[in-house]
Amino acid sequence: MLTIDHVTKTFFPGTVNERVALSDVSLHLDEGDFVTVIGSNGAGKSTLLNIISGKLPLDTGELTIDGRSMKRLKDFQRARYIGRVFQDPMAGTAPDLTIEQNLALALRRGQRRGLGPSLTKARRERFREELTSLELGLENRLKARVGLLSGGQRQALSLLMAGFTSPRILLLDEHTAALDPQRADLVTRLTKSIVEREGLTTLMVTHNMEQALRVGNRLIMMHEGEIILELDEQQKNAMTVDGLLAEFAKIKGAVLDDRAMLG
Ligand SMILES: Nc1ncnc2c1ncn2[C@@H]1O[C@H](COP(=O)(O)OP(=O)(O)OP(=O)(O)O)[C@@H](O)[C@H]1O
Repeated sequence: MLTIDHVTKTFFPGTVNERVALSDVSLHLDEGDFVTVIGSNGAGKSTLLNIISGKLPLDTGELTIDGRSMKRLKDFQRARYIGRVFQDPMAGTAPDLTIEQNLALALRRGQRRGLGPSLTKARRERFREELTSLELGLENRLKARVGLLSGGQRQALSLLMAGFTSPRILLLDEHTAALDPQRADLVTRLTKSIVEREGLTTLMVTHNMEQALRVGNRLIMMHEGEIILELDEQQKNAMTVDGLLAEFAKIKGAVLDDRAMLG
């Protein structure tokens, strides 16, 4: 359903600042695949997500979703294909709107035309049910301003909202990195359950190798603009953090500084 075919992206080509962010990257995701993406700093992970979302144009190669080329579609034109949750908990929700207003907006984004749902009784009931599944007590705070919520609560809400729009692809960009370990754990669990419930095809960038092994059915490791390791479900299930570090050392002939990857 998502195919990335020989994609390259270079920043400031031909200058002293030239950075090859993606060097001949190819990747295919089937419907329902959940791929975790790890790699050292500057490996090209965010660039990969930015190319898929249309935030950045690619230089060469092809990118298709459901067989349709995305190359000429701008990010706003791709919006109905893509859901994205960023590292910054403030990025995915509108702080001055209430929880229910944010959720109503997300529902509307998922629709093709028209003004979409107003806050009917049935709608509020659905919001309450969905919020209950987060186990954060937000179902009793529909009229609270989102700006009052904690970072973890806002990320949980962002995830729920991304799921509402039924995107063809969900992009998670280190979405638990800014949270304390307990909240990160909670949001990781929610990610798993929302992705499973909605059957979302997902790419998740993380610096946390343990998390990368715990969720998803496939894993890729990037380094200096290339995918240097791909694990299928079976290989991933059998892999450990030490095993990943050893693989990196084997492939690159170098010992990886754990912290570079663990963030
Ligand atoms: N907008 C930009 N302008 C110039 N160079 C960029 C830009 N975005 C990324 N780069 C460069 O491209 C390379 C890949 O960066 P990218 O942010 O994709 O890596 P990353 O794997 O997400 O890293 P990190 O884990 O540190 O976030 C780096 O060398 C980076 O400096």
